[in-house]
Amino acid sequence: MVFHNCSCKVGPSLLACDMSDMANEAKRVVDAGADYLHLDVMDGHFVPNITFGAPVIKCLRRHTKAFFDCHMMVSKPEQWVQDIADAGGDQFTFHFESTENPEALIQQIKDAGMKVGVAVKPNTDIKLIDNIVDKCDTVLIMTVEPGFGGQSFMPDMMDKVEYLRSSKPEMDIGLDGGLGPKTIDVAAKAGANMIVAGSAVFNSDPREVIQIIRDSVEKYGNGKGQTSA
Ligand SMILES: O=C(CO)[C@@H](O)[C@H](O)COP(=O)(O)O
Repeated sequence: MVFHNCSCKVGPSLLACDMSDMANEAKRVVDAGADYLHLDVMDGHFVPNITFGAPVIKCLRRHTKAFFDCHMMVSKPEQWVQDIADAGGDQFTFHFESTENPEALIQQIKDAGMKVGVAVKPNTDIKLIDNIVDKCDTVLIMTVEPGFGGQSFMPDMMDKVEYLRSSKPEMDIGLDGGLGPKTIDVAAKAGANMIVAGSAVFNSDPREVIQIIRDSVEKYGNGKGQTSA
């Protein structure tokens, strides 16, 4: 177990909320202690599902000041950078697999005034992002195949977290997919500190679940929850 210097950040994924009432659902989880909101943008091409894009994010922005991490599961991320920035996105998390020129995309995102996240699918070797990771604010390691909520957590992905964490004690390392009270300890011990959770938060008591996640990351991840003997 390697301790890191990052605070725990819990980002409920609105994919699991009642999307007909997204503004109130966002408020519900922010009031319950969420640190940010994870917005899953899917285009039906990069992943076999369609959700929403900049127009919906723009409407949601009128109802909350929460940090928006826009997880872009789209084939042409370059096409949407300015629209997401204009809609109120704070972070643009692109998939490494979705672009031929990650360096140019990272610069485009920064020029648009957003933070940069890079996401990797389960079958992507984490070493492939070695030469861009320092240009990004966060890495998002997928612990399910992107496209749908409610799937089972893939513990094998913890090798990727440990690999990154061993050289990056200050970096926000996120996990996405199947996270909740049953899986958070494994994730926290590996060194993840940004936790995306959809079903676990929205299908239960959000405050309680967010607190369980935070306690685990603080106990196993940054040592803040450790009591001295
Ligand atoms: O990006 C995705 C799915 O592609 C995730 O954000 C899921 O929405 C997480 O949902 P749960 O696994 O927590 O239900």
